[in-house]
Amino acid sequence: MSWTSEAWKRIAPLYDKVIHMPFNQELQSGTLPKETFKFYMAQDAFYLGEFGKALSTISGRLNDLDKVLAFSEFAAGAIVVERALHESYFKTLGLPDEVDPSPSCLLYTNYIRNQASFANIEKAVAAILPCFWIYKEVGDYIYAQQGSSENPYKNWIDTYAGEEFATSVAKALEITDQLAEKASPAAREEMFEAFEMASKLEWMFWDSAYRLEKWPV
Ligand SMILES: Cc1ncc(CO)c(N)n1
Repeated sequence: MSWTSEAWKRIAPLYDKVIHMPFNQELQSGTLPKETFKFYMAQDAFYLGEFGKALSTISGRLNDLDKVLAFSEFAAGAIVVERALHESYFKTLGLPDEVDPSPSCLLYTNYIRNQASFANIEKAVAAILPCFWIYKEVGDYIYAQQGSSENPYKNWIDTYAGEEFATSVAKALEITDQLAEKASPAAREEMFEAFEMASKLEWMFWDSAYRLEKWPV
């Protein structure tokens, strides 16, 4: 079995929880409060900037030039989406230019930047994979389930259920499997651990947005 197939099996129960989170259920029905989406958007803009830096770091650590290029393009893609959010949602929702990351957002972004910089390269790649893969699955799921009425979060849904994002995800999966094939059994196990950790952090990111998470002090 490919590394990615095994990895998905390991997070299948968690993915099921993600799909049923109130945030995603209400995003799908269009009933998610504007205030909650606004909080999420601001945190996600911070997230995307950090995610872009992590992808750039990984790009520079890879050997194979096709993979270097792919990760550079992923990095550029994350920053382009961040800029687009600023130009559209930030203005219409009235968000400040600088965002203070919430505890869960900072935990997640620090985790991926740390893995990108210091973990073995195959583990670093496994750590950023849930960012691609879970979003694609959630995007496709919501897209397939949505009703015919106009959903205010249509843009978001279309981004992650779209063709362009699907191409990036397929590429990221292919690269991960290529690296896993060359890795030792112990290194593959570490990859699973990073993949599972980042998947949990994805759950926490949505949960923290739904709760409008604040710093306790
Ligand atoms: C938290 C989070 N994870 C993944 C994505 C998609 O890359 C995103 N926009 N935000």
